[in-house]
Amino acid sequence: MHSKKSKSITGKRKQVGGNVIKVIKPQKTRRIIRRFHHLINKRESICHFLCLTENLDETNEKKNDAIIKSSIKSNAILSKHYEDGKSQSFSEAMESQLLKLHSLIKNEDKLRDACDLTEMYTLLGYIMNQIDKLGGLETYQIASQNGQLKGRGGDTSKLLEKWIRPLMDDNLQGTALEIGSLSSENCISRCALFREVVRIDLEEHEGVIKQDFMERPLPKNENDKFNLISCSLVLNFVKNHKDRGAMCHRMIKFLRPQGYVFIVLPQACVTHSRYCNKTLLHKLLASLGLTLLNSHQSNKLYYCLYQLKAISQQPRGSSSKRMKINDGPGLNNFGITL
Ligand SMILES: C[S@@+](CC[C@H](N)C(=O)[O-])C[C@H]1O[C@@H](n2cnc3c(N)ncnc32)[C@H](O)[C@@H]1O
Repeated sequence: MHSKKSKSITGKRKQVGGNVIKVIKPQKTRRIIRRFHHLINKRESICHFLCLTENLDETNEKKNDAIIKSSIKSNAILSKHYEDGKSQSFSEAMESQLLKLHSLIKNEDKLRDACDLTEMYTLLGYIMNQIDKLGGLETYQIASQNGQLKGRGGDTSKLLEKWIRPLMDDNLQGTALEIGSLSSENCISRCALFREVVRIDLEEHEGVIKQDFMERPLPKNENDKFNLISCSLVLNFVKNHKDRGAMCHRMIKFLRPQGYVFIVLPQACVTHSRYCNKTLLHKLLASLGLTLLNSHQSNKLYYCLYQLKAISQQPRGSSSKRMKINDGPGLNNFGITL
């Protein structure tokens, strides 16, 4: 559901051969990525509050709209509020409501008792319209690609190469899987440390297979496994803490013994989250058998390299529940549970 207005926010469309490619000005890249995350997170909180049972799909906004509509099809008032929200353009009042969402949802019982769900559906409609105007996942991915362009210091696998080179033997037998790959030109693919690099992403890009990692067939034997899995800026993209845990869990199944996992997160996921910090992250991954070898925090990102050692005998109990470790304004809800 691309509206014509999406062009005014995301820049122009350029004709390249037979294809029309959306172009985003580099200075807008960060703003678009932040805005997309903000909207997706708020939508997730509202859907959770409204107990929407069918999971929304970030790759298909039309489908999401249909899911929400069908959940209220027998309620004319809520449907009207949802449509009203969708018809609203950017508004400071709505934005401030979104910022206060956390405290609104905290009063969950009071709100539910009063049956005042109208506000939530108006906000939900507003978010849907804002995501549409932004250009949805396509714009987000182009913005991410821009952020990676050579010369803008955006390719996180540069640090991966530095860390992994001394650890790899010289016979080039290793294979790597890059989840959430946006380009075949990244350092991981060019560094010649691997015999093969399999690149997958939810969307199709040149040199990248369109595949949901969560649906990738499980390895039948050791040959189908990888020496390295790169998961750079992907976990933060996954909708909720359980699905993130499921992704971590699944990565182990694709890893050869002593294999490596490279994880990059926005720094705020480990410094400004109610449910996650570096210690918790490492503890959780340790319970899957991953030992931290290296980490680095830049202004914006947190990079970690792990190695699969013995599966920990520790009970997973503490990693299976989301626990609040920080509170206060300005914190985000990033978390991972197994
Ligand atoms: C911010 S981009 C990260 C791009 C790049 N890896 C980087 O470091 O800049 C996140 C990407 O993760 C991809 N992604 C999220 N969940 C995925 C999944 N289950 N399987 C494959 N790709 C996934 C999305 O399609 C999106 O392109």
